[in-house]
Amino acid sequence: MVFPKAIIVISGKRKSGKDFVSEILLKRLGQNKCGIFRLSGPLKRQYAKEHNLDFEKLLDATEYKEKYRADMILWGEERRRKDPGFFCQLATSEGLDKEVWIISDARRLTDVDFFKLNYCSATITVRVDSERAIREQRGFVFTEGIDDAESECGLDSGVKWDLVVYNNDDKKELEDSINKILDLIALKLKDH
Ligand SMILES: Nc1ncnc2c1ncn2[C@@H]1O[C@H](COP(=O)(O)OP(=O)(O)OP(=O)(O)O)[C@@H](O)[C@H]1O
Repeated sequence: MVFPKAIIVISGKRKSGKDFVSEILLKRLGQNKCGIFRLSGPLKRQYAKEHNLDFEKLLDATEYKEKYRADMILWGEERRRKDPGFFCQLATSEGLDKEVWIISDARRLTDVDFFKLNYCSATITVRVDSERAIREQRGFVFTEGIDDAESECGLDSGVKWDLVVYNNDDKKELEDSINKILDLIALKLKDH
């Protein structure tokens, strides 16, 4: 078991490029050393487990999913209220052999706090920022109830990011930001 030496906690609006940036970092660092973790990943699996439901059916867009959607959201909120780090813990519980973790979808202050509190010296916070017009070219459509909810706006303010990646049309600017993140990771790896 390896305690993570660097954790990149990534946040950003929909279609800002969080996955895109995460995949570049993974490619540069290599799968032996690095893993991507999605906080949204384990919610459905855990909900299915605790309610004795078919996880595969919950994943596709069938009636099954629709039937449980509202209850699943409430259940998730309730879990988070009791233990704000519940899904962070769950999402990273299988990453204990990687020395660099990329958390590709931090959405709430409690997500950032979880990593800062539990892995203070390893955590690097990154905001991916992209102009709305460019996000729209990538498929973003503002959806009421989603884009104005806490899960999309919870980190718009209140965090002092270690680094902001401007992911617009400028390849050089993106490349420079990626290199800065890699430098910060290298420092963390050296410190340990
Ligand atoms: N710099 C870039 N150059 C080319 N394509 C990009 C760039 N950034 C993002 N994209 C593309 O834009 C789309 C959206 O990016 P991505 O999925 O990484 O966003 P996201 O922030 O993870 O979105 P969501 O919040 O919806 O999961 C993807 O198809 C991705 O390949």
